[in-house]
Amino acid sequence: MSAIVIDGKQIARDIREEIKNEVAELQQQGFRPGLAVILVGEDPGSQSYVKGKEKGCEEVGIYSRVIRKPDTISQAELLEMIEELNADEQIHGILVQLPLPSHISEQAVIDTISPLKDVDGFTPINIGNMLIGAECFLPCTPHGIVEMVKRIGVPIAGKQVVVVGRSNIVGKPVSMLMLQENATVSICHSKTENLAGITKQADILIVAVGRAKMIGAEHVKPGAVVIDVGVNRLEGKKLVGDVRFDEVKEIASHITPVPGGVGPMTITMLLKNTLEAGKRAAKAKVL
Ligand SMILES: Nc1nc(=O)c2c([nH]1)NC[C@@H]1CN(c3ccc(C(=O)N[C@@H](CCC(=O)O)C(=O)O)cc3)C=[N+]21
Repeated sequence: MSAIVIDGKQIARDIREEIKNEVAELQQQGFRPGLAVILVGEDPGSQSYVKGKEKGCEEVGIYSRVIRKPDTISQAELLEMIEELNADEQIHGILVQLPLPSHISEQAVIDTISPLKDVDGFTPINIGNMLIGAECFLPCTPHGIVEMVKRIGVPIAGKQVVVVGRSNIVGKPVSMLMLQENATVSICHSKTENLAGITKQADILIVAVGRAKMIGAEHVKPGAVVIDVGVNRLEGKKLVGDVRFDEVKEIASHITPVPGGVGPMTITMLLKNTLEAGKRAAKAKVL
């Protein structure tokens, strides 16, 4: 039997509708949440994601300001821009699109973003708070994955979750969030021995490696839920995931497509964090 294809776009639409209503409410009180997106360079993938973020903001009524800079910008200049946005009352969320050119330290950039405006959830303060389950901005892709799994009604507590990939922006944080949901979590990576042996134990398999089509039917337990976080652009611009969709869909119970799966959820969680940042700022102003 063929798996249920998880409609990330539809789930994202539902959540955006909720966000839109809250933004409208906030606006009636005279506050409008605002997001600044900094895009350095001309990478076509990054340009396309930033467009998606801009469009998302427009959809829900969040003010957005996209700042495009050439890849010759110095680190000092970029840090100064971030400092200005930290102090800008119209801006409640700041996102610097990654990756950055090699002469700029991503860590230095992230460390400059105020944790109160860090809607990516990338600053050490937010990561630390996430780890201990304290209030924080959750990283968008991991949060989107958890929200998606919950909304399709798949239980997480007590289940075996296997994450393939250990990046700071997806693999590591999604593992921690799944642990918080009381899953039993394993993290696999490039040095893992017997990868298929481990992934085959997963009730929920989350693949975030960034290598096109690396996970196939031989890695998946029949009936598993498969979440594909890969965004690999093939020549000819076709976007594919890390999972061989046609093959895995025949044995999984649920599977996310690429595009139309995790991607739209990521942007939606960014909008949710920006709304949250705006609400906090509004509250601080009234108090
Ligand atoms: N500071 C920072 N924050 C990020 O959140 C961030 C980043 N840097 N750098 C790059 C990655 C990648 N990412 C995606 C977001 C949406 C889609 C998305 O909406 N994808 C659509 C398709 C879009 C298309 O076709 O181009 C989909 O899957 O349906 C994909 C990828 C955010 N990232």
